[in-house]
Amino acid sequence: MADETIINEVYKVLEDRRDNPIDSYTSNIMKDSDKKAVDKICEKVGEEAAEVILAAKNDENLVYESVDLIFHNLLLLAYKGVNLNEVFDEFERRRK
Ligand SMILES: N=c1c2ncn([C@@H]3O[C@H](COP(=O)(O)OP(=O)(O)OP(=O)(O)O)[C@@H](O)[C@H]3O)c2ncn1[C@@H]1O[C@H](COP(=O)(O)O)[C@@H](O)[C@H]1O
Repeated sequence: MADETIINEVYKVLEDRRDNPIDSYTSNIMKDSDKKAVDKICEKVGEEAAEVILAAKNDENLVYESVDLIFHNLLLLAYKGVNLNEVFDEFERRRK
């Protein structure tokens, strides 16, 4: 069974796709093309958020759709150069 270390692993791949682009979904979305990368990624975050809402309301595929949303949010953070530890630190800071 996977644990939370998969998030770190995937994030490292996203940083690598950003820094050493190949012909892949994540590298391509992180490149400006006819549309700016930030617009493409933000659009996906919005779409995936809407899909999570529908999944919750319809009791269907909530985990699957949530992973799509989390993944695209991670992609946005990687694209913007955020160190993933900042996210973990922020969770830690809020811990009561
Ligand atoms: N976790 C993911 C991941 N989750 C979703 N996706 C892709 O995100 C894209 C958009 O998702 P959508 O839900 O919109 O899918 P869609 O096919 O457009 O439409 P629907 O059928 O869902 O309606 C799809 O092409 C998915 O394959 C992902 N693509 C990559 N990863 C990870 O990112 C790494 C790098 O990916 P590559 O750049 O492809 O090598 C991989 O090794 C994986 O670990």
